[in-house]
Order: sequence, then structure tokens, then C-alpha cells
Amino acid sequence: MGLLVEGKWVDQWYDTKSTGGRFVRTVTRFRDWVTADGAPGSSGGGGFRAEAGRYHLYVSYACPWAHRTLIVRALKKLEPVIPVSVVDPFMGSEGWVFADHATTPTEGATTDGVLGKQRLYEVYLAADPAYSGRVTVPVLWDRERETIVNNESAEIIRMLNDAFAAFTDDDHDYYPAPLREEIDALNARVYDAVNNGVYKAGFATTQEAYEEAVRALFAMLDELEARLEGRAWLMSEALTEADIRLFTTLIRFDPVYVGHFKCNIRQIREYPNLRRFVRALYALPGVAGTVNMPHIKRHYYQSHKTINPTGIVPVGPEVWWS
Ligand SMILES: N[C@@H](CCC(=O)N[C@@H](CS)C(=O)NCC(=O)O)C(=O)O
Repeated sequence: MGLLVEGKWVDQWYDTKSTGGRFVRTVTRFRDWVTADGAPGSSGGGGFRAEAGRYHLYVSYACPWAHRTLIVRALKKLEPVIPVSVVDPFMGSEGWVFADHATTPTEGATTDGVLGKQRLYEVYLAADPAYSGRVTVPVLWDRERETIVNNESAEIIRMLNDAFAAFTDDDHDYYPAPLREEIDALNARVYDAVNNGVYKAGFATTQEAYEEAVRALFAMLDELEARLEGRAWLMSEALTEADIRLFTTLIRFDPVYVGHFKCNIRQIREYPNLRRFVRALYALPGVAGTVNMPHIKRHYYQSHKTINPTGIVPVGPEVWWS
């Protein structure tokens, strides 16, 4: 685990000393947009026109942020249009690495299908040899301009939703204009309390920071449980990106966050509506294939040695989501 500093890899764990034991996630750096005609998107420059085979996704099956992109890619039937490379779930001293560089590769991990690199940080350096910052998944790579278009999952899923309409017969809109304000408002709260909330609880290094995060997390889960009463999805009958963004945290919750991150006031399977919601989203065509529990469990329990020094991966829980 580490980061790049002016193009050099430095092996270091998250610094929480300067933030009172609180884990603070840094802002992502590559912010260009793929659009249908190559016009600039809401941030960054233009020149990234949607084309089949031009863009490549680097993901980890373990990562909830990367998982968003895999789900939208599957639901939009973009698998043939945007190929994927999958890093090994174990994140050690060199950060994310590909299957050919992993000590004990986990089934489902792949090599780097574009550049043939062995470590994900080398992909970042190929885009910017002087890059400083965290080396995270997901990454959307442009084969033509040989650079990273974007490494922010919230933006990548919007590109997959609307830039590639010419390459898919799926016309479902996961970010429909009339609901955008409501989706954005809910996303912000779910991000803070739930998606990032589990990390704030798990990576906290003071009791106070942990309790603050865990209480806010469960207050929000209780609210979401109430919101889902009598409705299929967060925005009522329309499946939107807000559901996908919540799902990737909920599917990891009982197997990982309850134990590993100490988010243990309740489990998701004890919430009738959240449980139904997870099962319904999991059952959508293509989604089950994006959920790789061995990668998810192995990543967290084995990579975070400060939290789980033995690296033992729990056997349970029993599967309730399918
Ligand atoms: N804001 C980013 C966050 C991505 C992220 O933090 N990914 C994690 C994996 S779950 C990662 O690659 N972490 C490596 C690191 O922080 O060094 C996004 O949503 O795309």
C-alpha cells in the first residue's frame, strides 16, 4: 500500500495523525470525459469521443468504487465495447498489481490487457511520468491518446450511462434529468455516511473518530430502510445510479464491513427492505457476474494488515443475497 510522489512509488499507509484519527479520502486527479461526439464534459478537456474498443477499464472486483463501473457496464451491455483488466485482490507494498505479478494470484485476476504492465502505478506513470497521488481503481484508459481519461467512478458511470448510446441497444437512463437533483442530494449523503462511512469507521485510529462514523452510518442505514418501505428503488420505481452506488457498499457489508471495519450495530440481512433491495439488484441480468466474493474478502482481510495482522479470511456469512 502506498502512493506516487513525483513519479516515485512510496510504500506508506494512510496518515491519520494530522486529522485526529480520521480517515480523509483525497480528491481524484484525472477528470476528462468521454462524450458521444468528443465535446468536453463537465470537467477537463475534450477529444475523447465514444468509440468501440478505444477505451479500457482497469478495476478491482474487491473495490466498491470500481464495482459501480462494472455494474453500469453490464447493465448497459457495454462489455464488448469496453474491455476490462482486473487487478489481483491482494494490495501489498506495491499497491495494486496484475495477475502475472501477484505472489499467489486469485482466480479472476488478469494481466494488463493494454500496456502489459505488472503494477497499476505503472499505468498511472504511463499517463503522467511525474504523477503524485494515490493509485486507485477504477481507471478509464484511452488507447488512442495513451492516457487516463478519468479515475473517478462517479464520473465514469455517467459516461457509461450516456456517451455510448450508439453502441448499445439498452436505452435505460440511470441518471434521468428530472431526478438529477434528488439523486445528487441523496448520493452526497449516502457517500458521506455509507460508501465512505464504512471506511471512516474501519480506518479510524481513535475511538471517537470510529464511533462518530459508525453512528452516522447506522443512522443513514435506518433512514434508507424507511425510504425503501413500499418502493422498489431509492427513486421509487426507477432504477438509478443512486441504487447502484448504495448496492456496492451493501453487498460487502455483512461479509466484510461488519467484522473487518467494526460496523456491527446491525447486519444488512436484518433490515427487511435493504435485504430485499440487495437481492433485487443482485438478480438483475449481468449483476451477479460483477460480484466476486473471494476477491472482496481476500482484499480487505489480507491487505489491511494494520487492522487484521493474521490475514485470516472469515468463512461466513452464509449467502443470503442470491
Ligand atoms: N474516488 C475514487 C476512489 C477510488 C478508491 O479509493 N479505490 C480504492 C480501492 S476500493 C483504491 O484503489 N485504493 C488504493 C489507495 O488508496 O492507495 C473513485 O470513486 O473512483
